[in-house]
Amino acid sequence: MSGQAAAARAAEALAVERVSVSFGELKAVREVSLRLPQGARHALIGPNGAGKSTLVGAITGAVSASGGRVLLNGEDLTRLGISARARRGLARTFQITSLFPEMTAIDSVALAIAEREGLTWRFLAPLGSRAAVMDEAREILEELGLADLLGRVVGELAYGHQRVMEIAIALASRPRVLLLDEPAAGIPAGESQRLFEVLERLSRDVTVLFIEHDMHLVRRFARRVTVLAAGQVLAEGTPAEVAADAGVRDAYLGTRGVRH
Ligand SMILES: Nc1ncnc2c1ncn2[C@@H]1O[C@H](COP(=O)(O)OP(=O)(O)OP(=O)(O)O)[C@@H](O)[C@H]1O
Repeated sequence: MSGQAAAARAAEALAVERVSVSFGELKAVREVSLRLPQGARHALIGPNGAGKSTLVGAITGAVSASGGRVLLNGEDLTRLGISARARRGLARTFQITSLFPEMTAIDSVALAIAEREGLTWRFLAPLGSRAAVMDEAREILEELGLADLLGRVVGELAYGHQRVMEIAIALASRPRVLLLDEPAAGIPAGESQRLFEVLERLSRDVTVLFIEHDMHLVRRFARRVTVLAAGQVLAEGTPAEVAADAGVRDAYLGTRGVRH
């Protein structure tokens, strides 16, 4: 590779190169490629069963790919497991909430920071690191608009706030790339808009790839979109380009449709 090509590749936060995933006979993902420059807000859309969650799993290492490569800032992660990829800067949230319901909002984020730093929660106070960890947890929650809820128990928060908490916990690992699987699923329309505004405000040091079905949110918050259908890339472009694409419209016919 030339020096120039290597530099261009390193500038890309995330590159997925011809990744495939099979479950037995089923080819769930077929030679999919994606390129996300630093700071991208990139949406992954497609009908049910298109392979979106499987592709995100292949990026994080939760699902093993049968072919292709995943690169983070030019570094090939393909042979690494989930934790090693997470340590390199990949974080994801799930469709189904994965919070500890009895913990307060601030303790939940502080615990994630402590994990990142390799600190054992029990020993934080004697080591004198607790104040720094709590300050950082407070900053993350404030940035996400949860300043009023720091001391509230997570299980009692509104569902929309719980979804934002998942993002707070993912951010506590200081990810370079944040992967969000339907972050607004189950949230009333007004609140989902707010959640995406929170994502919009995040530092451009964080590159975001999100799965989303609602085209209104995609149009508003994604700069580029990749459309998957039957495991393959059907289209890639700006939200307006993919919404106007005849193949994309066909793929959605008879399913839940491209919502506007
Ligand atoms: N662990 C698994 N074992 C076998 N088949 C699977 C597994 N996970 C997913 N699949 C299949 O792979 C295909 C792609 O599924 P995937 O969940 O990635 O689609 P999706 O685009 O995320 O769909 P949705 O929008 O409904 O979440 C589907 O046919 C699904 O049934």
